Amino acid sequence: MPALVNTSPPPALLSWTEPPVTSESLDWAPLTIIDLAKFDQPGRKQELANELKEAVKLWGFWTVINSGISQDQISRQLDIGYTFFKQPLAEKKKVTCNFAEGNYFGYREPYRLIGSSDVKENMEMLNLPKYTPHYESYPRHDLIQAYKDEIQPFHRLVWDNVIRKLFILFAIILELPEEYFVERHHYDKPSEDHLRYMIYHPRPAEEDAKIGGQWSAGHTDFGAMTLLFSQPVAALQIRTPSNEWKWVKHVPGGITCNAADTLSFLTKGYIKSTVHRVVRPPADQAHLERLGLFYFVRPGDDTPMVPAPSPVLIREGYLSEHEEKLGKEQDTDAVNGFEYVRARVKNVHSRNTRHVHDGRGAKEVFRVKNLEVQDFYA
Ligand SMILES: O=C(O)CCC(=O)C(=O)O
Ligand SMILES: [Fe+2]
Repeated sequence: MPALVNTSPPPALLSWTEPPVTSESLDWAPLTIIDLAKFDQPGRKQELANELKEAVKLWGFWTVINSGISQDQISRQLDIGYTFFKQPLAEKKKVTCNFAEGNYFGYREPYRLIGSSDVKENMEMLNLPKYTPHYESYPRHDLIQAYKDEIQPFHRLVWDNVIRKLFILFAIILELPEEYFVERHHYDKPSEDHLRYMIYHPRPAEEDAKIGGQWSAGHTDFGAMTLLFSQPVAALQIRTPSNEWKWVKHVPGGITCNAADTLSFLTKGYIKSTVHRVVRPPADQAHLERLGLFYFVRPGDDTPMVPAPSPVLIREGYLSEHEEKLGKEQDTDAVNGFEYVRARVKNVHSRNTRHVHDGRGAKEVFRVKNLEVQDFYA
């Protein structure tokens, strides 16, 4: 008799329908478009690096187009995410983030109150670790297991098609060996990288009014870089170099990217980790669910948080020759990527409430060993 094998098909997916864009004319951020189709054309990497340079120094945000990831592939991921969030809470809670350990992998349930209000968070998320041997034994939800054959290649594709290329462009900008950042964030090495499905649930206007319409207070991201597959519901705002809030505009098929804290550490602030927030969408979209697909890039677990020995950083006064020498040597006191990210996630997420300031007045700093960062969550 043949052995019994589980041949039941994976549960059917719900289908996510993309809502229309807003008809309001909002104050949009003028983000540089980085056309990755140019990356593999002879001689054009330098041109792209030049285009990206001002964006990373001033804005910390830019938009990638022509990533080579198809709309069908993205839609399937959105369907998987949407189906996940529509499951019963008990199912979603089978694998949860362990904030006591600063571990962001798993499901995050919205249960915290915003500031001193009685309004609860309105977003849920699921963070999926990489599909590499290091994370093989990491628990995954049944739905995620059932769609492994699609999620696994997608997870890797985002890294290969977009993240790797951006890291090469950063190295060119900083006149470092092309693989400098790739080696320190490689997909095949352990890191807290995750693919994220995230959904925001609309709130009645009276509730949003109690918290100043802020769905997520101004903050910088903890890791190296964040990729947000552009979606039509306007809500993300970035703080501009002149301290104003501007909206991020939907670019169909595009990916909104932002540099985050650890890339800023490695470049002594040359690459900017920009404050951003999420607010109640404009009137014609405020009733909509907002589904998001992200890739959060973290530094390699073993990557020391020391500045890159970049001639540009020295020339432009970000780094002294003394610091450059220190960075090159084995700095045994340097915190590594894993220690930093875990400590930061633990610090922020073991708080019971979310605060509502707008990110302009962060006075607190968070420290781990030799590093400190402005704490916008305090
Ligand atoms: O939902 C968004 O557009 C941005 C979310 C965000 O900033 C984050 O989760 O760090
Ligand atoms: Fe963020």
